[in-house]
Amino acid sequence: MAFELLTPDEMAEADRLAIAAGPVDGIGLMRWAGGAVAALVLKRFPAVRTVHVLCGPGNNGGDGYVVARLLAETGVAVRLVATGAPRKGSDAALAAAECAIAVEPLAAFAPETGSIVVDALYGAGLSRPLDGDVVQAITRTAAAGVPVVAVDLPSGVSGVSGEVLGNAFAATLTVTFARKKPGHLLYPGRALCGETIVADIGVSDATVAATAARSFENDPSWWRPHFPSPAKDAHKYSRGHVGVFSGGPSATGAARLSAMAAARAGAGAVTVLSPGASLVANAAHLTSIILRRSDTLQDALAFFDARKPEVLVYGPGLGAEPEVGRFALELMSVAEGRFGALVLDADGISSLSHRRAAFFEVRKRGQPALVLTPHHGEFGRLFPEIAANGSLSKLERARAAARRAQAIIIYKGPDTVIAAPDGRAAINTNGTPLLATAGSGDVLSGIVAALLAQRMPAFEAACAAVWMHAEAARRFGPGLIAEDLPLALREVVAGLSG
Ligand SMILES: NC(=O)C1=CN([C@@H]2O[C@H](COP(=O)(O)OP(=O)(O)OC[C@H]3O[C@@H](n4cnc5c(N)ncnc54)[C@H](OP(=O)(O)O)[C@@H]3O)[C@@H](O)[C@H]2O)[C@@H](O)CC1
Ligand SMILES: [K+]
Repeated sequence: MAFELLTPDEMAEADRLAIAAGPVDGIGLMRWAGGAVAALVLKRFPAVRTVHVLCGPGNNGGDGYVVARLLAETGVAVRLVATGAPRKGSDAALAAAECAIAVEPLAAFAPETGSIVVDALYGAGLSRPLDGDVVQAITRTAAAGVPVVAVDLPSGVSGVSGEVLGNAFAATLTVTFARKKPGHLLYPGRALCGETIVADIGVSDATVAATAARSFENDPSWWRPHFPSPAKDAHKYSRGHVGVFSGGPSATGAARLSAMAAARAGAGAVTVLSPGASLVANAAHLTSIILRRSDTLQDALAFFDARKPEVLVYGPGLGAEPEVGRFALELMSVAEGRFGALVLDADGISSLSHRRAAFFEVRKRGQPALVLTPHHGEFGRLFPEIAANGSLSKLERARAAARRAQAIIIYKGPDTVIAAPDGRAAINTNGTPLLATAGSGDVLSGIVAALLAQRMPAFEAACAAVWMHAEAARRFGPGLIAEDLPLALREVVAGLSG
């Protein structure tokens, strides 16, 4: 699949393997990379008068020398600006030697209206914050308002984390090679890349696979084969039964949103487990969803034994009181032989922050399958050490939390990351600000639960749910509130099942 994400180190490994396999050597890859960028500049900016090509000291600069040479050969006016000569004997030095254009110093660089800038200063090798003339070049480029085409990454954006080191170009177009890097998809990097195009430079799929990359861009193409479609002889319980715990009388809506979403996402039966005090409120709003009283663990156990739900959703609307955390732990302790998976959301996560030691102890068993859906604040409460580790990207933080809790983590945000304890992780890219609306997280929990109940493998189910949730929001469009999402899912499910 072409949806692997390669860290700069994994990309360097892929380059090494590709060169070792031959026939292309290092300068060959560089010529191929520079050629792809030059072709895209000509295609996207056919009427451009002047192209400023900014070259750094490493191989990113080497790509820049190739771009400059090729554009000049087609008759484009090229101004070549460099931060210094590439290291003697390097591929970049070879590329520079092939480029006969006079080099201008970066300190004097100021692009004029009508020109464009090709940023080949720093890419995968960015190792510290940008400063001095480079920052001035970024400021002048922004002030001129001219388009920037970034080679591999906008200089200043970390390919590992998407973070800005010091300062960064804001590109119109970023051309990267072989595969995207996490920094193209994690914010703020994602916003600074503009459109990101992946150019083929002859690194084969087998070579990428040999790097053992464990990160992916979330995309239906790789989880769709696992997407459930009901068997011809299906009955409601064979299509999966989801139980959703409701909050008290003034907080019942969250559970119903989750329940409706689970039903729309294909669960054959959905039960809302309601405290006695909330029964009337829930009964007034539920039709196809089953309603059952549950005030105590004994009530819940009686339900499990009688109705055999596959998956439970615990958290939406429950409040972050200590007893909520205690009940979550009890649910995990009694799961064996009763239900297969638990989705913990919202208050179900926050309430565990006071019982972290007990939670991690219970999770050592790895049962039941657990999906946690924290946003940034909830993540920080349950995994404070991981959240505080500034050296980790969001992708790595989610991965570390998944290992720690032996759970699938859906670390929500504009760049939601889904991570599994086995090291796989995906970054979602179809998110929309429309989802920043009350109750939208409850809907996501319901979708995850429905897919798990239909026996979709947990990591794929979580990735699918995140994608479907965003897709439903996009299809509905402006004016969306959480109540609209379950119905909007219908079309999304139909598209995936067809
Ligand atoms: N054959 C291949 O491998 C292929 C690679 N390809 C291309 O190579 C790129 C990666 O090349 P790369 O590894 O040379 O790193 P690159 O981004 O040029 O920077 C390293 C230099 O920058 C310096 N430096 C870093 N940060 C700095 C700062 N803040 N301020 C100042 N200086 C700083 C750093 O100095 P150092 O840290 O060593 O002191 C070093 O000198 C990749 O993005 C792609 O475009 C393609 O051609 C396909 C084939
Ligand atoms: K760059």
